[in-house]
Amino acid sequence: MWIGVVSLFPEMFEAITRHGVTGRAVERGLLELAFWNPRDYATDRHRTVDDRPYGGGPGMLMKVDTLRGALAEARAGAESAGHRPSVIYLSPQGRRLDQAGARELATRDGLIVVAGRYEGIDERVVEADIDEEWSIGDYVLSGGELPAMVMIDALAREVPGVLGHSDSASEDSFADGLLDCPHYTRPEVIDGHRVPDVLLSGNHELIRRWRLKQSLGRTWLRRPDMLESRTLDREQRKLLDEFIDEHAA
Ligand SMILES: Cc1cccc(C(=O)NCC2(NC(=O)c3cccc4nocc34)CCCC2)c1
Repeated sequence: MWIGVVSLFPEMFEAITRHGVTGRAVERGLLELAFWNPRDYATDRHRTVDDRPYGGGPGMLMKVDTLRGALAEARAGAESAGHRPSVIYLSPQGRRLDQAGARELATRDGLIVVAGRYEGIDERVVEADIDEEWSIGDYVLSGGELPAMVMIDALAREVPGVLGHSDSASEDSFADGLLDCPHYTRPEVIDGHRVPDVLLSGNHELIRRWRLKQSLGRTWLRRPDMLESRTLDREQRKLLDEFIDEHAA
């Protein structure tokens, strides 16, 4: 998947381009990231990239001409790479990113991702140049680069071939839409606390059911909202009822 990034701090993205699952995806050409820095489109001696807000008040905005210069080149880059990308602005006002959204974004014919700095960008640029605004959550951050990396990481894992067999079980059918089950690895005993016997049994069907029951139970306990928007099949209903009975006991 081709992703163009418009950011004042492209070097921050080494966190995903040089490490782990996403780093390997880039090496293997399954994920292609290209960067355009608005500072490269500054024409003044000081290479100014911020500008004062009309109406006064504290804080600055991203300077329009340098931002649009980078955005125009990113579009040209997408086109010459043969893509017709959606242009995404990461912003607190955006649609909340979740697994379904990541899956949806991974099907697009390329993305251009704009990371804000200062207090954000001119609303006319949002209206004219941005197709969709997305947010990773309700808290104040210093820039849109970390949100952009969160989004890219999440959707990269949805790109066919990126996740190997050893990478993650989270692609399992029941994992999506539920919280994860508890995980255990060596040693068998930590400070007197043992690994649940079922996981040492070698009985894969019992283990599958135990993990599903734990995922359902933990979701019920910690994020009941996630269960509301989901119908459970007979097995899941039975396992959750068992968990609830045991929890009440
Ligand atoms: C709740 C709230 C209200 C008002 C401002 C801010 C705020 O944090 N403003 C600063 C900026 N925040 C983000 O970009 C940003 C922040 C959080 C999640 C995100 N998901 O995508 C981009 C995101 C916007 C321009 C530069 C950084 C946050």
